[in-house]
Amino acid sequence: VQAQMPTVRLTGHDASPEVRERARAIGFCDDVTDTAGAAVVDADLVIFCVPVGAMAAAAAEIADDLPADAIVSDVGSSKESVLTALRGALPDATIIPAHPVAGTENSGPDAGFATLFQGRWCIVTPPEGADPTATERVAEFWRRLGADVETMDPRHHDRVLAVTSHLPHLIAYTIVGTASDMEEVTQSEVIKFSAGGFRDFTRIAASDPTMWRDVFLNNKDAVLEMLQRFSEDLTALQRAIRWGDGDTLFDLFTRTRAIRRSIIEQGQDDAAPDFGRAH
Ligand SMILES: NC(=O)C1=CN([C@@H]2O[C@H](COP(=O)(O)OP(=O)(O)OC[C@H]3O[C@@H](n4cnc5c(N)ncnc54)[C@H](O)[C@@H]3O)[C@@H](O)[C@H]2O)C=CC1
Ligand SMILES: O=C(O)C(=O)Cc1ccc(O)cc1
Repeated sequence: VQAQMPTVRLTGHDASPEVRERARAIGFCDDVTDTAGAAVVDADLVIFCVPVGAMAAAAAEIADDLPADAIVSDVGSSKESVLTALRGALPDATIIPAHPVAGTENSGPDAGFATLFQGRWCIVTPPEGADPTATERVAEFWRRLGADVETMDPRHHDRVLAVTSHLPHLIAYTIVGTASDMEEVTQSEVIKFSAGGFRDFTRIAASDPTMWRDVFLNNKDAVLEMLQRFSEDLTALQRAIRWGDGDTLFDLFTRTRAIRRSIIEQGQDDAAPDFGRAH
């Protein structure tokens, strides 16, 4: 924010004293306050950047200090439950949730960098009947950070992200867990020979446990639906392998290779696989 919007005064608060101390040390914000309430006094825009399961508690903490004309937003990875949580804690506030689809497996104040949102999507999910001016102000905030903004209904957002981001993380957590639980393959063999596909999965599976626990608990219905479809497709592949049906395998792998190539053509690729990218 400081790099792209130098006139904006940025005040931060975090529940953890260690995080506040680190944020102060690296100049993460102009000010870091010791209480949540002090951070929102005189604010035009309040953005909650906590795990989605902590949104309700974080919002309740600022309820008494939130200026009446402030816009409330967030960056949570799921949107329907976050909207409900924010509305419950701040019933009179103007709430415009958003999700910058950009990040890494790292967290904490040191994981941020000025170009993080450049050329990435930010999905703004205004509730039905939301004030269009407030929606536009949130959209403009993200555009100034370099993001491309798309507006989406919160429910649709949760279905799209369930398949493009949440399910891939679940698969990564599973495969890394499966490999580490095997009796006949040692831990050191897994590490030593992880040059194959496994290594890419370990990056995703190193993502923050609290954040991802909350995503799965809060986007339960969409994730379970996508997981059901995924297991059916996996069963079809299992069958193709068992029956030596090479055509099925070859056809799928040809189709998926074309998807990867079209992602690269849209200029949104880097060396590391990134399941969270929207385009
Ligand atoms: N990491 C990523 O790549 C992305 C994360 N998100 C979303 O952004 C949100 C934040 O994620 P990160 O910044 O990666 O996590 P983070 O772990 O770096 O920061 C979350 C912070 O919230 C604090 N916190 C927890 N409960 C709190 C409370 N009640 N009041 C005040 N502070 C509280 C924690 O102490 C922690 O420092 C999550 O909702 C996540 O789903 C969205 C896009 C990308
Ligand atoms: O590290 C990765 O590959 C990601 O997928 C980052 C990410 C995590 C969560 C989001 O809601 C959006 C992006």
